[in-house]
Amino acid sequence: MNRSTLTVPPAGTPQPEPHPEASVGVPLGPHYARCFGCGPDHPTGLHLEAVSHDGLSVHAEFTVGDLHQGAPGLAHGGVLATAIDEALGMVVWLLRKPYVTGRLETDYLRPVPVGTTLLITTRCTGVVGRKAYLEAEARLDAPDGPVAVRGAAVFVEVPAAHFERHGGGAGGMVPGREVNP
Ligand SMILES: CCCCCCCC/C=C\CCCCCCCC(=O)SCCNC(=O)CCNC(=O)[C@H](O)C(C)(C)COP(=O)(O)OP(=O)(O)OC[C@H]1O[C@@H](n2cnc3c(N)ncnc32)[C@H](O)[C@@H]1OP(=O)(O)O
Repeated sequence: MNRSTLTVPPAGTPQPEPHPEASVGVPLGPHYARCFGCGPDHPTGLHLEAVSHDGLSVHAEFTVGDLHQGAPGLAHGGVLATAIDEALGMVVWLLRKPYVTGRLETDYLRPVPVGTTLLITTRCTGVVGRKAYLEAEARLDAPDGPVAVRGAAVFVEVPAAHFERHGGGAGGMVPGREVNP
């Protein structure tokens, strides 16, 4: 992957530690029922489902459908970036602090046909101050299938008030916007 230095933890960054209350071995569920990436109530969303086995990485699945096309029969690159972004967001969700994507890098290695199930693995490679460094790869149809997309990101920790200030409400304060109800 063509990595910028911005998404690589500085030399000497210690291995991150999982949060003691991270959800492990069970479906992570959506962080918000109407989220475009993971929300079951979103009519055209990606409906990503995921599990973590160690509290620092996530295995997510996303099946590419008709609504996700760019070129005929092929997934749109922006949709694939969204799926990666969401699966990265699930990793920082395990850290049990609010984060947002600051920077997201994607390399597209293979076309992804409609009907493909992408197996997306994301992991946290380090936490420095408010920044969490993350990596992703998406494979075609099987855990050992060919890699179609790689990603890397910096997520930035924000106060919970970020979502209320900029989104108009969270945590059930605005009807239809409950977070983890
Ligand atoms: C009542 C309960 C409420 C709970 C609510 C929880 C609900 C939500 C739950 C879970 C959400 C998960 C959702 C998953 C969905 C997938 C994730 C998304 O798509 S998120 C949407 C897209 N992203 C944005 O909308 C960010 C927009 N940008 C911003 O808001 C700001 O720019 C922000 C917060 C990223 C940074 O702004 P600053 O002013 O707070 O902080 P500064 O000082 O600029 O940066 C802090 C550090 O981060 C680095 N940084 C910032 N941006 C960077 C970048 N683009 N690349 C690399 N580093 C960056 C800076 O260099 C700085 O580093 P140094 O501490 O100095 O070492």
